[in-house]
Amino acid sequence: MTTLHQRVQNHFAESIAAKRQAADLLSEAAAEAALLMFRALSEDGKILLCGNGGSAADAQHFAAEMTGRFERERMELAALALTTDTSALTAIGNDYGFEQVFAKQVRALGRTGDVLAAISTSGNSANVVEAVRVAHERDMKVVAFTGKDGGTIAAMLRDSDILLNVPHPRTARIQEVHLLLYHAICDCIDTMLLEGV
Ligand SMILES: O=C(CO)[C@@H](O)[C@H](O)[C@H](O)[C@H](O)COP(=O)(O)O
Ligand SMILES: [Zn+2]
Repeated sequence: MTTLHQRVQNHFAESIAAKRQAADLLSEAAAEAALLMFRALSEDGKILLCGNGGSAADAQHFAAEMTGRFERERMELAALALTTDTSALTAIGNDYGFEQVFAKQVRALGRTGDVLAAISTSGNSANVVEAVRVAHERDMKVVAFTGKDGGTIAAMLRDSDILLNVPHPRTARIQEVHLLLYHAICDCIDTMLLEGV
């Protein structure tokens, strides 16, 4: 029987392997995502983020690093997680259904030139799929953080959007790679802001 210690070590080994694979597969797309977000922020746009469960936490984590800071002091950056307003989430969920909780906020707050960061490890959460649909309706670009085969979200992206798909079967591993990706994106945005690279 695998001991608990071995189980923990297996988690580390699997996570390291998933990150190694992602470094080859996704570094270029992550740099492009940083550039796309930097350009939007430079032109007075904002980043809206959405996701469920662990990905809701990721949406909030990334937004906090934009409005507060990542590692270096710099100006505040406009980002908002659509997962935090319990009045909006309960009213929209109750009145229109849970699929609409992000989409209606995107329709209300999203403008052309803004970016939607859509986070879903399956790529199939209906409320995130709807948010992407409305972002397109609003002429917003989308950076999709997905996993497995990318699901419905990967299939609906436009050429001007960016897909960061982690082709791993396990949700936890996908989330861990998403975290690394958006920290790298934060660093790239800071570098462009502070060093003009
Ligand atoms: O964090 C975890 C599992 O690690 C869960 O809370 C997970 O985020 C939830 O089951 C989500 O509802 C999954 O949605 P999605 O990533 O497929 O869009
Ligand atoms: Zn989790």
